[in-house]
Amino acid sequence: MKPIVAIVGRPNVGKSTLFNRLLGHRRAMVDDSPGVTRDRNYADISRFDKPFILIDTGGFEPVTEDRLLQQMREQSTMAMEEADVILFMMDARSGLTPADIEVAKMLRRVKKPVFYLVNKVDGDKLEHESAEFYTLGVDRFYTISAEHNRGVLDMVDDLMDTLPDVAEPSDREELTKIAVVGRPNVGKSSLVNRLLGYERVVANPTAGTTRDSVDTLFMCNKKPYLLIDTAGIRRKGKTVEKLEKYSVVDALRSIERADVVLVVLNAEDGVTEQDERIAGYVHEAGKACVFVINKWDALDKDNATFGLYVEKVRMEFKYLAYAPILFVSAKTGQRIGKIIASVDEVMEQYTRRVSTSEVNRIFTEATESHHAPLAHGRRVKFYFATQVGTRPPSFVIFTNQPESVHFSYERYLVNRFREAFGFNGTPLHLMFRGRDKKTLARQAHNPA
Ligand SMILES: Nc1nc2c(ncn2[C@@H]2O[C@H](COP(=O)(O)OP(=O)(O)OP(=O)(O)O)[C@@H](O)[C@H]2O)c(=O)[nH]1
Ligand SMILES: Nc1nc2c(ncn2[C@@H]2O[C@H](COP(=O)(O)OP(=O)(O)OP(=O)(O)O)[C@@H](O)[C@H]2O)c(=O)[nH]1
Repeated sequence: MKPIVAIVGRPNVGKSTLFNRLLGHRRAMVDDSPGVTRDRNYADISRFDKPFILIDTGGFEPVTEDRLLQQMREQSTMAMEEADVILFMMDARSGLTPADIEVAKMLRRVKKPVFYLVNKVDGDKLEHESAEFYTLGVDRFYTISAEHNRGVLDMVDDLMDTLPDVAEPSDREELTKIAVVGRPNVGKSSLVNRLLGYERVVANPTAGTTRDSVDTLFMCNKKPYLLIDTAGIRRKGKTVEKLEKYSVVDALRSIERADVVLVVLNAEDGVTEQDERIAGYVHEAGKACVFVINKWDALDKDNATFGLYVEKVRMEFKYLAYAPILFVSAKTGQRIGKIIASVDEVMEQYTRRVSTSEVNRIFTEATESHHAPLAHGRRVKFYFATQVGTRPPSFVIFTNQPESVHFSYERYLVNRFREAFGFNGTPLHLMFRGRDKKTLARQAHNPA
């Protein structure tokens, strides 16, 4: 998950100016898409050491003092809930106001880091005059000029130290954890032995810490892979003998620990309820998946069989339409070599990141060419989409009605993402989030 940084402050203190300053150019690209109103700007900032999502919570009209306070409370509450770090901005030219003091009091209670910025300190003279802000008695205090880029980079340095580390660069270097699951007798042990027979086993299975967790580390093309929980799988010709029956619970436990799951089916059999249960769990658990149809040698096939079998798998496992299907034989070794290639491919998609501008281009096209159905008699409006994580790729979508996005529309969006980006072998996770209450309250007053 990329961390979220929110800018909070009274109107006119310079929030948009700082937003653009951090963005590195004027206005967020999200503003350029036509037909979409936004009360908050979001941008994906990746020009500093750590990437983060920046939210400008500004944009409310100047109003009465009472209303201002209320809006600022709402704005801050939103930031306190959504953001990982809050930049609270004040204005040296207008001095410390009661609204500032009020918000500072609120923010002091939050357990998240808050940076207190006094803006419009364009020169040394104002620097001295900003002394009154010290009465807030806060730790992270900065005098800056967003417009003249004074003090901003020092503040960013500290922000970088404060932001949590994102695992982004190491995503692909780590070892790929593979689970092999399937009903008894489909040939899991034979497959694993074939697989390991081809590759260099680094660590032989030895009893793990728990009763039945035994993993095997092996190398292939200089890359490490961990074959999870090979205890339930008999190592033929080795000394491992008496092992308990490989149960569905064992399968679920291995799936939980894996990145990529090989769902093994027996080409000779139909698909059973147990196959569906296991495969369904792979999907639910958000793991990458490859179907391995074993014992292909045992089929007496003409040309049609392959296509028919694909059709059957697609029909029985509709929700796993993204998973590649391999036809192999552990007995003859046929196409066993394709397994690791396929694991690599889906792992790459499982850990893949798409830039926010790319996501939004496709997202805007998708939501404009096919509107979501009305919910509670109101249009479901979408504002912005961004990828916030991998394993599996996860997206946050900001909308006016996060609770009311129908699953069929969610499926539609997922399909459009797949058409555009591929994401072969991996599930996608969409999360819908609302805007701040202030906007919702305003919409209630003037329904559009
Ligand atoms: N002198 C000076 N003026 C600044 C500075 N930063 C912003 N301003 C000015 O302050 C005014 C308000 O700036 P904005 O960035 O629009 O303020 P905002 O907080 O986003 O305002 P809202 O959108 O109403 O919430 C503009 O006229 C800016 O040019 C600064 O560092 N020094
Ligand atoms: N014809 C054919 N038989 C196979 C193939 N793979 C495995 N078998 C046979 O299928 C039977 C079951 O294979 P295993 O590898 O023990 O299956 P498993 O899924 O590990 O079974 P459990 O340990 O009971 O869960 C054995 O008799 C194997 O010889 C294959 O590709 N083709």
